[in-house]
Amino acid sequence: MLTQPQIAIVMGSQSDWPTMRLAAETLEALEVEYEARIVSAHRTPERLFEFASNARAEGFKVIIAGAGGAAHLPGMIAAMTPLPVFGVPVRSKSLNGQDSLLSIVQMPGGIPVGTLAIGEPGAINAALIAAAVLALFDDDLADRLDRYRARQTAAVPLFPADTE
Ligand SMILES: Nc1c(C(=O)O)ncn1[C@@H]1O[C@H](COP(=O)(O)O)[C@@H](O)[C@H]1O
Repeated sequence: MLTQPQIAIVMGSQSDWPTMRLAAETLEALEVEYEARIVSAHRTPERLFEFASNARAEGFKVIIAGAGGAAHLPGMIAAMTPLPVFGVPVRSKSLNGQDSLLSIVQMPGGIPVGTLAIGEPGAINAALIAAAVLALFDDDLADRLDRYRARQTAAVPLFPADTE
């Protein structure tokens, strides 16, 4: 039986997918369903309105939004939904993601976006924090998150290897 994913991964452009794919892969590793969509506040404003204003009614619980440059997407989604929104600043060509970070992080008080790190670590952590929200009400997922961390811990060697 197909179930409605509780996490939406949205991004401003196809060009964000190599970064946002890390969020998708992290959710797959945790066996959490997601739906990925391209939505742009600038280029597809009607799609943005449609998505953000219906996200809760569609059954989503958490939204991960990645965008680069003038990254208004996460904040605009947050303006139109009460769901928690986690923003991923995608690395930009001109300013290396500093512009994306500042566009996402500096929200006015009252409309929150939980902002992650620039680029791939941010995409991975957005998935982990979104899964952690769902795990508050899902003990099996909480166990899978524990096992994810245990695997990560076990993979760190005690002694550095010669890389030359
Ligand atoms: N920041 C936004 C928004 C938005 O915030 O709505 N829509 C697209 N973009 C960003 O433009 C960058 C370049 O996009 P292209 O590679 O398509 O030119 C992408 O990182 C995208 O997230």
